[in-house]
Amino acid sequence: MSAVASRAQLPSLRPMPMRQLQPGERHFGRCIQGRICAPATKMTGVMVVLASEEPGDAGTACQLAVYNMAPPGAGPRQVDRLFPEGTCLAVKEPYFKIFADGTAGIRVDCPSDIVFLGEGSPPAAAGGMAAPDETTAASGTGSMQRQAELALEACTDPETLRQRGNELFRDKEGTQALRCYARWLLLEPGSVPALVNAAAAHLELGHWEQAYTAARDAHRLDPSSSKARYRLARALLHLRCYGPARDHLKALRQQMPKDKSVADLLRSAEVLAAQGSGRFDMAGILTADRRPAQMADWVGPIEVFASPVAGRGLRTTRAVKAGELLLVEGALASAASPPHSFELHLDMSTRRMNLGSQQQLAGELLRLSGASALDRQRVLALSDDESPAAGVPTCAALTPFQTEEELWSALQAAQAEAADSPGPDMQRCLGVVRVNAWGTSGGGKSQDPALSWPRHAAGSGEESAVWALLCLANHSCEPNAHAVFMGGPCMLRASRDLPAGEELFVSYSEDALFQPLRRRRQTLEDWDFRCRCRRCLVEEELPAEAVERMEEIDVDLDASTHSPGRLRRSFRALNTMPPAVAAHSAAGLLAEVRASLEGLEAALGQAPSSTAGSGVRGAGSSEGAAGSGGQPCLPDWRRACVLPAYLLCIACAQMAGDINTTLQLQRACLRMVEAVRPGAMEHATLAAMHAVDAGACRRVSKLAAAKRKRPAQQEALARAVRAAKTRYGRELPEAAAIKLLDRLVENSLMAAGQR
Ligand SMILES: C[S@@+](CC[C@H](N)C(=O)[O-])C[C@H]1O[C@@H](n2cnc3c(N)ncnc32)[C@H](O)[C@@H]1O
Repeated sequence: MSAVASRAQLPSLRPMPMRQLQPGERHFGRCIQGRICAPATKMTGVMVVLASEEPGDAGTACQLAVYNMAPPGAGPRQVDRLFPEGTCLAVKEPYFKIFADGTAGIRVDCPSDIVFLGEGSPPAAAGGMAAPDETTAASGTGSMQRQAELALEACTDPETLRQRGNELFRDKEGTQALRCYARWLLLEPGSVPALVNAAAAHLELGHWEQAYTAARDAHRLDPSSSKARYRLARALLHLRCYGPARDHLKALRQQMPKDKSVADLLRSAEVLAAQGSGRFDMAGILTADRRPAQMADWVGPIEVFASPVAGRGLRTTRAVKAGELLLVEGALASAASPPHSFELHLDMSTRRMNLGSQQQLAGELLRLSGASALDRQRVLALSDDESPAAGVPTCAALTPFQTEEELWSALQAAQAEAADSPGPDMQRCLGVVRVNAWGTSGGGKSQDPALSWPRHAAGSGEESAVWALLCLANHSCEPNAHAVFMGGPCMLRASRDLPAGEELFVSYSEDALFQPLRRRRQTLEDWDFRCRCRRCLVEEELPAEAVERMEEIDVDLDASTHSPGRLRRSFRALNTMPPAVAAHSAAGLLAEVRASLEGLEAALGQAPSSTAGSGVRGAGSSEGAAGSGGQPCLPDWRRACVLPAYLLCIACAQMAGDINTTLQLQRACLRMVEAVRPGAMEHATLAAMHAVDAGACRRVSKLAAAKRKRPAQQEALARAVRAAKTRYGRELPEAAAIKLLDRLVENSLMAAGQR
């Protein structure tokens, strides 16, 4: 793998001819040298073509895919400056591989593996902390350019430096502009204009901490400088210090009442400051047609603790209600992979990330750790698969800052720590991604069928991300909390009423929850751990016959769309028959699936169902509750693995035109999903569909608007609204919950139609 930086010094490595490169091998003890012979292009990494300079290897060229060197969003000019045509370079211990598109080349993950040869200084590695006087990154290597740089370095006229810096800044050459401002500051320490300009360049480059430091210094030196204050406020917003940013902008607004950019920024700062204290207009956010431009992070009644299940976990600090908001957090890093995803598919909701996006995300974490001391702390607080847990961080370390003093002291501490200890390397970042990353959406779909926002990231592949706090939540196959992804930001809500001190569990795989134990374990293998949740431990003890029956049903159905099992194949065949024949056959298939389910119940030694002959249990069963026969009811979550069979029953009953059975089975399904996964998409969808069917209308809103409601309809509507509030927010007004349910049903039906 090339993910580990070569430790060798270039002179100790023996140059090798390109034609001797072996696919799939890292060539230890060797190096490749060549000259860049074509303009570099930005793909996921930067693609560079290197022509060999070795005698005896002339005419040979090789492509290099270089990751973690160009900042995300780098344009062609920046890429060109990093790898100017004609530059000679060496790659230490090259890793030669076959890329996804079938071509071969050298993959470089660690920028330090590239050594620029000859005149000009090499670009700095992505890991360097970019302080104003250190910003030599991305310098050009062409000799004219180098001469111009040398001239600037020798320049002793602040005015020349100011003008040149401003020109470069206007040309979007932030890094170069910073060199001028840094030199200017050397000549005139404490110059407010130089600090203010440096802050602007840092903001352009996304160096929030450096921008904050420069703007803060400028503001302290000259509190009347509106530019200093404006840039300070912008940096504070990025550093999640919302209240103080708003206060600076308010003061600025008084100073400059007609300035539109101040007014606009103040408006968003006010929203963020309110959100930062837990006041989210969730109804407005979720039912809007557009994703919010930015959302504040907010940490609710939760804390990090040493979990008895695994490493660190999250728990409640007070009793909370189902649907209560616990956390809103923006992704620490996210990546969108190209659509031609290949290799490992595993994910929180449907599948996880492919190898390409794992590497991209790890690269982003590495870059962040280099650019920001605070982010570096957040990356280091996450576990990787080598070292299980890096201590128990306090929520405070990961929480937005309420005051500037808090931010300043956290920043000082983080910078001191960064100076004293090595940051994460690519290997560690890959480990962090493997343990913590979640897919947020896939295949160009919106992240949640009830949210009609377009996807947020560029490209049409899947998206995955890492969160600092959310990723400390452990998994359970009987979760009590759920995450709703809103593009980058994500909200965590309680799925049930919970007492103070209860560990919060989310489910890393929604599919797994409705699978029998063995298959569930296989699904979770993608996450590389053996689940020790209560449900898995209890299911390990089930009678062998029951386990066998569950697995039989699972095999008969086989949830995978690629290889439907016998029962599902029979169902599909119904669609090719004339309607009357299909209805008749559907009734037969329904009887067959029910018989399987009844066999399972019998195997589990439970009382027969209260709903005659359907194999469906009486309402509201929970562990220890009495069933209709006076015997204890089987907990719904223990039967949840047969949910796919119930769904097939529902489809058959619908096709057979048996409305009563359809509703009866839907109710049973809903109970099962409520037991296993309140707050899951299925929960809200089923509740909504049940409501729609009970009202015999196409929309939940129609049922709600109907004047005369029968008790069954009212109950169905109430259930649906409760489910929507559990998933999307107990604080939502009914009208907003119903709007979300309508979208959910519509989009779910559309998705089902496309399958
Ligand atoms: C996203 S992290 C969760 C936070 C983790 N406990 C920590 O201390 O960093 C996922 C890792 O936690 C552990 N884990 C989470 N849920 C678990 C469970 N139900 N049983 C066993 N291990 C679990 C596994 O090691 C998994 O790879």
